[in-house]
Amino acid sequence: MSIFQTNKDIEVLMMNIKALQYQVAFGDVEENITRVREQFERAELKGTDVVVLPEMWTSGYDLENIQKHACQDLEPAKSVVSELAQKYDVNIVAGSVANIKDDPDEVYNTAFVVDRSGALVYEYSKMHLVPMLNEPEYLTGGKDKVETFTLDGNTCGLVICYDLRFPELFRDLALKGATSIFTVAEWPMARKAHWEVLIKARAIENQCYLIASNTYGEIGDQEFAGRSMIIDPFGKVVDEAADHGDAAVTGQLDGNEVARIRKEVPIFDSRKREMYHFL
Ligand SMILES: O=C(O)CCC(=O)C(=O)O
Repeated sequence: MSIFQTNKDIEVLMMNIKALQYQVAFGDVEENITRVREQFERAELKGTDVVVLPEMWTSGYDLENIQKHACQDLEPAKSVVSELAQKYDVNIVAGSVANIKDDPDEVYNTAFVVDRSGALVYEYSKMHLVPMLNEPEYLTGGKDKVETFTLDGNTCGLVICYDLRFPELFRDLALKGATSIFTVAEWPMARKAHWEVLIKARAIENQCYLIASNTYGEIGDQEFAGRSMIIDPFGKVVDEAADHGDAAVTGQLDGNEVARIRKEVPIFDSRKREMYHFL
């Protein structure tokens, strides 16, 4: 018997999303907090259920000074996001921040989610550190497995940037019932083509919505790719931003659509778990 939930178990719920694309300031936490507040003011959030922020939005990849920039147990980022959630009555997938938990020598790249009441509902520290950005030299990899969380009754997942290259993680979330997976990123322009293909592939192979928020432009010594997007469970682009420029990528996530696609192309029923070496 399939361990995957049957179509009738998928919640038939809708959520209106805005994934924010803007430029993160390099190594300037105060300026980045100001920018987030400005983005919320500009975004016209009436009717929006979930706002999504990019990766490392408090500091960017200023890794040489990352200990100085790091949040402590997510603060001050969590208080700012919590206040915004209550002010605008939205859930916030709050991108990720450099974060110290217990040991000051261990800085994590931690993503988090708050609900409309401002309460923390989930946090995840990036497990796959990016060699191409020297993350393993400066950051500590997250030690916890990914889990699903619920927003307005919808089962969701959350991963960070380089995680996009690890389909196992997405399958894990889909098998745990996620019908929407948020991907928060600072993905470089040098590999933009991979970003576009991988987001679509992860949506198609798991028949779920992929909501991806990226930054853009030159930040430190990297250029980032923009192209934030929302992809539906059939792989269709719901909305996408350009390579450059601020944007609020907007879309409605529809549980009916997930159920319809999973019925039309029933890959979860066709899986042969006993035939795979590693799952
Ligand atoms: O995998 C890549 O090419 C980019 C990953 C990345 O930039 C990140 O995880 O921050």
